[in-house]
Amino acid sequence: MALGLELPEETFVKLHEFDAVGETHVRFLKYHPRPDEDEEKTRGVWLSKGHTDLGTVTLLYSQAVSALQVLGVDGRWRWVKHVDNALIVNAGDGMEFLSGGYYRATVHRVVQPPQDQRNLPRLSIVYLGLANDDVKLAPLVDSPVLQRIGVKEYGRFNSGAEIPTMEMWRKARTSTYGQNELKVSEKDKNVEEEIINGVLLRHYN
Ligand SMILES: O=C(O)CCC(=O)C(=O)O
Ligand SMILES: [Fe+2]
Repeated sequence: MALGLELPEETFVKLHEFDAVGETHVRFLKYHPRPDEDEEKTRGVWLSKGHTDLGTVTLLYSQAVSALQVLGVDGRWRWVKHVDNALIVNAGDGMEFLSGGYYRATVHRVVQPPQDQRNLPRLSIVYLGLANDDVKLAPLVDSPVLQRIGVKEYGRFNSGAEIPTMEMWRKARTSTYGQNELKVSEKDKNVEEEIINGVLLRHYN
């Protein structure tokens, strides 16, 4: 990803040090088949509405039971196809900020599997990579690629606003989870919005 920005290969490695304070973690999730009435209540959504992960890079072990979907730029949800022993790599908010939006955070959700897999439990192992807590999530404007496309130092944040560190961003997102009042987007009624640290965050239905 660093090379894609024409930056030294180790650029992101240095922002994710083994000994630094940070909250990179692994999540194990086991989803059990649910009765139809529960599926109706949640309209088939298993884990969160469409969301972005708050860190930089997420690695998911490809699962034979389909449930993960990714939102395309065309507004369509697509199943992530299973490939044996493959890893799915998703960019998160941190990566979107550090790259000034060049790498967009993947909007994804977990839904009830297709008909022929509905009776199966699903196991999910997810590595959620976050930058070191003290990394400021300003775009890496040394990147010739970002310079060519004219990314500004404040990137997605309002100019003059305090740019959050990885620690500030993860705390802001986790502490507001389910607390903030969400407003239906004026542009798309399937999207609800909230503002965190001056950044518009979207929740996709
Ligand atoms: O279970 C999955 O495939 C994805 C889980 C996920 O999106 C998350 O833990 O943030
Ligand atoms: Fe996720």
